[in-house]
Amino acid sequence: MRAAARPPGLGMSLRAEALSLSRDGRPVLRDVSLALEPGEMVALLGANGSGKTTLLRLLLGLLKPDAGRVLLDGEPIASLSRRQIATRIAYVPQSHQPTFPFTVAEMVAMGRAPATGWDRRRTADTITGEAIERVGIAHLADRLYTALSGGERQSVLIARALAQGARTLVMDEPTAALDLGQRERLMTLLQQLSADGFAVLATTHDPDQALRRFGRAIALHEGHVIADGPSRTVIDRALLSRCYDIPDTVLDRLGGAVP
Ligand SMILES: Nc1ncnc2c1ncn2[C@@H]1O[C@H](COP(=O)(O)OP(=O)(O)OP(=O)(O)O)[C@@H](O)[C@H]1O
Repeated sequence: MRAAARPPGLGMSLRAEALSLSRDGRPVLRDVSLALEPGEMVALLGANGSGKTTLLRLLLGLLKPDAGRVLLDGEPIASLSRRQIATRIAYVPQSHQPTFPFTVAEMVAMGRAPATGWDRRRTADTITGEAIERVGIAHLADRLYTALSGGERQSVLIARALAQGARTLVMDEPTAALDLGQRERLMTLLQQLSADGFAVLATTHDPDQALRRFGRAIALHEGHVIADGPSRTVIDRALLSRCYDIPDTVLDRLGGAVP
């Protein structure tokens, strides 16, 4: 899905060119190329161990490839500082438990650190407030992050990413720990952000969700991209069978939206 009209310069494009990486002498990713444009919402599918998290870490500049490169708006990510990267791409991990009991407003304000340095008073600044409003968590602002549910925490992490100023969100299994209602609300929020020109790349183990909610899907199999295109075109039984090594007879019994 692409934004119809976007002010110039707001979106960031992220491009991976022929990435390969071995770990402990074993190839984990092989010749992986992809491009993520503003306004796109992309699901990254693949079996356990197929290399999804490793790919996200390469895209964020947290790991260095053995071969290939990552470009952020045309600039090699290897030439950018962590602070420069953080104002363009935000990583939204699966909901996590922080060590210290910060309030929700403080957690979101931490997103301002790459731009302004860490300062608790940022809880009152406009950008932090806008991020909290955008994600619809104003009612949680004074609550302790540690006392929230998994879904509420996920929303706080997204607000923190928005406060960071990042227009590209990279998410690792964002709905894995969420109940059906929270999952659907999170997906609606991501679709709204993508319609506003944000780029979203999220791993998921749910092909039905990828089909219903993501405009595009990329499938990894043993560290290699085996499909990349509109979800409705690329997600089918043949892909699932190959990705997850499921025989046709078992797929028949699973049902779901996949054709
Ligand atoms: N720090 C590491 N050192 C060595 N090998 C690693 C390391 N991290 C991951 N691997 C290996 O790289 C491969 C890909 O792992 P990765 O975590 O990227 O898979 P994934 O697709 O995200 O899996 P999952 O769906 O289970 O989260 C696996 O074989 C894993 O054992």
